Amino acid sequence: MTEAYVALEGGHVLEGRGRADGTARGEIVFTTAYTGYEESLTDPSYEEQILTFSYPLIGNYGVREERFEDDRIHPRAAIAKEFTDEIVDWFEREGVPAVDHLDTRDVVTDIRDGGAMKCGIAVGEDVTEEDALEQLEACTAMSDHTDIGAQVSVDEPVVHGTDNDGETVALIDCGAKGSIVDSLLARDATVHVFPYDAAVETVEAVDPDLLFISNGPGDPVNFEGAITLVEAFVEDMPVAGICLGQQIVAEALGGSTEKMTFGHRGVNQPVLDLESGQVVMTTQNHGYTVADPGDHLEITQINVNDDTPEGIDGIEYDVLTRQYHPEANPGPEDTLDFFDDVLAMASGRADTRAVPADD
Ligand SMILES: NC(=O)CC[C@H](N)C(=O)O
Repeated sequence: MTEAYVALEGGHVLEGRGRADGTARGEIVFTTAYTGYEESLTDPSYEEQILTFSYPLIGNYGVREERFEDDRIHPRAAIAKEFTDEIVDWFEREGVPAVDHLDTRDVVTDIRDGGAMKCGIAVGEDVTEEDALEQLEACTAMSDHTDIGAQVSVDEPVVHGTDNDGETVALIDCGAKGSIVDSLLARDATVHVFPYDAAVETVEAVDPDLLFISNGPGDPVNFEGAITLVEAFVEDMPVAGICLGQQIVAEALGGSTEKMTFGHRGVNQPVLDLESGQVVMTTQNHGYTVADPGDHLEITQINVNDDTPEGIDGIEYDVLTRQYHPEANPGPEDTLDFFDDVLAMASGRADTRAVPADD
């Protein structure tokens, strides 16, 4: 066990117990999820962030690769009240600093009051408060990571499910969770995964039935390539998106996005479907939101806690997006039918277009 310091924007420095050594900087966020730590830690959307778990015991049911969303840990560092030795071994193997034995209620309260903020961490035998403050000083704001897509996307196109008989999906990988690909493959789709900045002609070449924009880290305006793809294809092809994907679709179609104070990260975020009146429980991880959907999109689902947009449909285009994670890893599984809906939209079996509320 070693020294550990966590320096927050504004100068508040917390002391904890060092579990995995190293220094790190990034925007500090918290998740209220009480399960799914392997899925969260391997979710590419956490790239360049420091993840605080508000649930006090993390690692308590082991670490199993089949639950991973990607092949590495994405947050720059992790904080909890208590990490088990098994999860600490994983942090050490991957060189990800980890701190426990601090009061995570303090950290969460700071983030809730001050918003997701810059953070510096130093963990090691001889580290000092100054080392953490130096990291804080060098920290880049999330929106200034302008080429973050390059850190999380495939370098070259990859195809999955070539023996499948269903729809052909062009998945634009802005940092896609593995379970999004799995959810499409399980429904017989062939999935062409493209780099986040793929050219229009490259995507066109596979003659897709659906353009699908994935989740991913950071500010949606930094994904210019994906915005261009939506603009290029939306008149001729159905478009779907998850999380960052919803934000990119809004940016492309005349809407706008904004940064939230501390975002939504957890596994029990309630979402209301405005047409059916039904509430579902959802997994979420986002710090930006659609501020204005523009004239071509209709908000069809909202977050019960703060009324922010959770589901958006096209009005004159075939568009279906979700701000939450319908692939539901680790769960709850209330929203898996999103994948059936987008594939039905892709095959022309379903009319998903929204009727504007004031018609
Ligand atoms: N999970 C995601 O796709 C996150 C989307 C975006 N980076 C946000 O923080 O809002």
